[in-house]
Amino acid sequence: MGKNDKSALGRALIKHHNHQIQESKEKGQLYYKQHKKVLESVTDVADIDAVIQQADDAVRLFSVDNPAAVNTLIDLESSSSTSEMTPQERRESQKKEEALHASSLSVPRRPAWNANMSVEELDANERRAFLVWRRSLARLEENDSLVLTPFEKNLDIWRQLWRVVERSDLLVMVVDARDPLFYRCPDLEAYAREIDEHKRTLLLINKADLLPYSVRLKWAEYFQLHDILYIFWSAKAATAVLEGKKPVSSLEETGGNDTKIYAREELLSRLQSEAEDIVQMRTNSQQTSVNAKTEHVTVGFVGYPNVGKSSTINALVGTKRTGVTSTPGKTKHFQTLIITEKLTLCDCPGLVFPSFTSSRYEMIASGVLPIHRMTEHREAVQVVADRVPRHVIEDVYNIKLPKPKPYEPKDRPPFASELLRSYCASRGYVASSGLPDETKAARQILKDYIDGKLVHYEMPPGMPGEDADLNEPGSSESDESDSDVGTTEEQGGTRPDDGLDDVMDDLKSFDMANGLGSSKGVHGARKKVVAGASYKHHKKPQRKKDRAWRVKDDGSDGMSVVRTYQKPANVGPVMAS
Ligand SMILES: Nc1nc2c(ncn2[C@@H]2O[C@H](COP(=O)(O)OP(=O)(O)OP(=O)(O)O)[C@@H](O)[C@H]2O)c(=O)[nH]1
Repeated sequence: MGKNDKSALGRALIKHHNHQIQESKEKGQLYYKQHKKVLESVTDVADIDAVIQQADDAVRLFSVDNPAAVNTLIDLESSSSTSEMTPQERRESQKKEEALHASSLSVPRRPAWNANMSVEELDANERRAFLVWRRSLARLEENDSLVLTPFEKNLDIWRQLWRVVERSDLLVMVVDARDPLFYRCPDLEAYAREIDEHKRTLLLINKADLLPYSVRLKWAEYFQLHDILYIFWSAKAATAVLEGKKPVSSLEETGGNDTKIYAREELLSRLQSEAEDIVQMRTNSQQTSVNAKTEHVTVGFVGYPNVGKSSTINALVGTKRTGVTSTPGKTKHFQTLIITEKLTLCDCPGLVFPSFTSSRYEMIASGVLPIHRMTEHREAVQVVADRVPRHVIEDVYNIKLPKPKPYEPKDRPPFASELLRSYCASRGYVASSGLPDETKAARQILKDYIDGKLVHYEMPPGMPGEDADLNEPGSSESDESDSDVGTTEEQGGTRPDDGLDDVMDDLKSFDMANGLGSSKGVHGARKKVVAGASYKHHKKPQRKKDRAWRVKDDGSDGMSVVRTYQKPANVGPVMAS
């Protein structure tokens, strides 16, 4: 063998070797991509991530001869229409649009499948259907008048839900008793019925220990009126009974069948009998064996993050099987738990359903989005300040909040800035900059709100808070301020004359601070505050979706604060339960 032959063989061997390494690397990466992906909830998608994901999916899913690809891409260009509507007009238009598009607010459906399909085919079908669903919601997001919640965008999490819905006879939607309708997803109930007309959904009103009896009674009336299957439940109380910290009788005293908080055994047997009824109805309709005895039933648990699914499962199983913390989103995969040979429970990871009703800050305050994702803490704390009466905050924290100015409604909720600063002052929270550590304070206040230390609850739609008249003195004037964020201007007309000097002083300093000069008249300046016209001067542009919820206020400290004067409708008063 000549020298040249030797080197040619060497080169060929090296080439072959390199090729093999390259091939195994690619295979490894593919494997890593397909199998080692950590299942993570995605509610916020930075535009660049969405673009990459779209490109990735589009390349994988659509061949050249499938023009559907073009139509399925999500248009990230949101509409930049900046209409100059007043807050009231915005809210009205938002309400109309919400009613108009309510039917578009769906959960993604799993495309039809059968056992003969290959894994790749199944995967491609599901991805394609998911993209179409995302596209329909992206269109809604482009609508300037709508505020869409940051919903779950990870297909793999929805796949977990699909499986739980498919395998369950009875679907239990766990909701937080403090605001059950916020956590309810009617379209999921509809989806369950589409899969099987006999499937039913039961609303498990967890954390019922945070509701007084009278409020449970009102909710019971509401659920019965609307033909909603429900049960009041407290995973916390059930766990305390299991651990011997509370007697079972503590639950028995909680009212009649419609309003009582179920004990563990009662809940298990009710779930089993409801599921057995469903199986029986299905069997009857198939007319296979009319009197066949139901052998085994499965009950699936679904719901938003942090509503207490894991706590419920742990209480029902009797031992700690799933992790419980106040950080939302730690249950990652559904779990199947065999309770008896006749009853199996299935726990789905918590997921955020698409909805119109809430802002990002409400979702943080409601425990659905993790507190650590919070960037604008004042906005989230304002939700707490709007919902928990001033005197309750003062009592719980043993602080004194600044009183409203003479020209402000006497019962206006505290500003987030006031609450944060008073809290920081009382606890000595100081940041390294030497300013009050508002971030630390905000986290603690939100945690207390989520954990129920700052007690609050909503009343059923159309029902007033049970002791609305027991609010702080002067509340009668407040009803006007409840109607809309734009009412600040009207309230100006009823302000006491003796507060005029304060008004003038405040407006002067506001004008000076905003470079408006002293030549502007009072009304000119007030209009700007109400309409938020001077907003752009000193606040970075807000996401279009959030604007409808807020008006600008000069805050007690002369700083720019975006907040609403509006006390949300149906907020119940606070009573220790
Ligand atoms: N007061 C009260 N708190 C509860 C009750 N059930 C759960 N919690 C609290 O609510 C928080 C969330 O409970 P989890 O059981 O982890 O909620 P989850 O729905 O499984 O949450 P994900 O894993 O995010 O889906 C924890 O801090 C619980 O202690 C209850 O009945 N009453």
